[in-house]
Amino acid sequence: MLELKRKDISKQDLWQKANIVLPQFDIEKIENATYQNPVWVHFGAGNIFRGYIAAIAQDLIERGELDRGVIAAELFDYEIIDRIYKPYDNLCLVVTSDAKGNLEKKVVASITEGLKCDKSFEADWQRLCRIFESSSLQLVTFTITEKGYNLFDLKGDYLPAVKEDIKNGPQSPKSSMGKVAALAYVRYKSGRKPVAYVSLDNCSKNGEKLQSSIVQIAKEWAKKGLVEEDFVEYLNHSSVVSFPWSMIDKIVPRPSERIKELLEEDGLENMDIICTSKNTYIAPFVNTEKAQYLVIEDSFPNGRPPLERAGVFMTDRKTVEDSERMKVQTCLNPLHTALAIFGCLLGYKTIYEEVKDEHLRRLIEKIGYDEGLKVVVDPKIINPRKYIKEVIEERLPNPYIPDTPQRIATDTSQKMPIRFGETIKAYTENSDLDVKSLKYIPLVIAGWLRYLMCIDDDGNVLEPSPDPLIPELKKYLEGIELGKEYEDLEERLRPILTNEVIFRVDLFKVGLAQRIIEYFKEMIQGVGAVRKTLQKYVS
Ligand SMILES: NC(=O)C1=CN([C@@H]2O[C@H](COP(=O)(O)OP(=O)(O)OC[C@H]3O[C@@H](n4cnc5c(N)ncnc54)[C@H](O)[C@@H]3O)[C@@H](O)[C@H]2O)C=CC1
Ligand SMILES: O=P(O)(O)OC[C@H]1O[C@](O)(CO)[C@@H](O)[C@@H]1O
Repeated sequence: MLELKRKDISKQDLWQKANIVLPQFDIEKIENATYQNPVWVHFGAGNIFRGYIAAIAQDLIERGELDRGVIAAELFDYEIIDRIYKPYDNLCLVVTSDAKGNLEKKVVASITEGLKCDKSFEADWQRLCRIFESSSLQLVTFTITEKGYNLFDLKGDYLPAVKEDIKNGPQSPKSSMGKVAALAYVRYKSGRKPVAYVSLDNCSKNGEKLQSSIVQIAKEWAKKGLVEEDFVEYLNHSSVVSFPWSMIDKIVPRPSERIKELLEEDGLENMDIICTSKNTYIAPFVNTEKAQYLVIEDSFPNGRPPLERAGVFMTDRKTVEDSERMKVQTCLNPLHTALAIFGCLLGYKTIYEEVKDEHLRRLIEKIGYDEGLKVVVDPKIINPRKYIKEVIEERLPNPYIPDTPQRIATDTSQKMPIRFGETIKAYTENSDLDVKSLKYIPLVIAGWLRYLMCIDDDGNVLEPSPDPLIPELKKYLEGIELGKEYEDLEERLRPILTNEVIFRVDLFKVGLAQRIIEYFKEMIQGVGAVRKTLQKYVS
């Protein structure tokens, strides 16, 4: 039997028998060097960090391009460190699968420390302060989810922990952004040292978001005389402190029971998946896909590891933005959302099963290749057509990526403008294109209206995924029943289809509303009408 622990790493023959690749470097040497002269801190010790970012560091170390590892710091869910880092000596087993089910298994040992970032863990906090004082520190990366950067609640008031932090100053921060600002202040006080804070979270303009949160807290502290005005200057001085933008793309779902069983069959012990009290699903292993894209704005005032040698695109801000738009507006996320809506209506429970459905597959091909590619923003560093092909043929059908239409259907009302609205708008703005030639994007919008009826294609109740606009939108569809004719559909649907916040454009004004309403009429003919409509238009 094998344990994912340093003591077992020497049992090379057993790992080899299990087809698991071991780190090709002296772990202790890297650990000591990192302790003395840290280069890289990462906030957010969750799955994508272990499965992607730490694997990049390991790749660089193995290529001889980096001689130090990454220090993981957890701002929010300390159980991750206690239950997944410490017991496994900070090691992680990364299982990468392709669509054919081939698995690559690798022990990642580039994480040299796992620290709990909170003053209540005094030793860890002091260690982080020393790290932030180090001249060698070059980059601080983040995968803390979009909400990790928030300072405000929905009413626009400071969140309670942020309010406390603003009152108390950098001495005892409690909020995530308060802690990061306090550590930035430690670095400032140690001699205005340069560094790059790099958000790797999945949101547009992520660098701007991180910068504005840290600077906002710094400004509040400066107003109260709790820090020097010059600290705010320092944070805004891009040749000293930078906040590069990034685009990150790799599907890293929650750990899968199926992978756990396979690892146990290989002789691995203690591979249990846990759900922490803060709801992080995590395990000693991470399961992920092969495809990966990381595009980072190349702005690193204190230097950086040669990330490009590990396949990261280091580029300018415009290219980062264009890559993000290519992915989110045209080539991945619209296809994902189309599968989410029809998957929920047709009773699917996984995305990969949906891609085997001939009609759904044709639908996403039409949306991607026929309608999307005509207006795609070409980032030049990634070929959009090849990217769509990989999404449709390799990534979405991967049975080891147990993603669900219900998860992707979350917040569809918020995703509509970016994922479909931008394309519709681009058609209206291009004199060579006729917006009325769009057929498949309107079909998805009609499908979404049908989804908002909260009845699936078998006529059963459909529980919609969480979405802030569902309560309001549902009301417009109330009273519509399957199998009945309605004269006033146009008037009922008008408030939704004219809403430019949802679609970026008024769908009546651009001339697409009639087609959407016609599709919708066909989809409410009775049980099975969604399938019939889909079949009719994609065949
Ligand atoms: N998993 C994926 O497929 C991808 C994830 N990402 C980005 O990475 C983020 C994290 O994903 P995973 O690591 O897979 O999720 P995860 O659930 O494994 O880990 C989430 C991490 O965020 C931290 N976190 C949560 N709320 C926080 C808060 N309020 N303040 C500070 N930290 C907080 C957690 O403690 C944990 O370290 C995503 O939200 C997304 O922005 C980007 C591309 C793909
Ligand atoms: O529709 P969502 O919730 O943004 O999820 C998108 C999925 O695609 C990705 O953007 C792929 O990179 C992942 O973040 C996630 O698995």
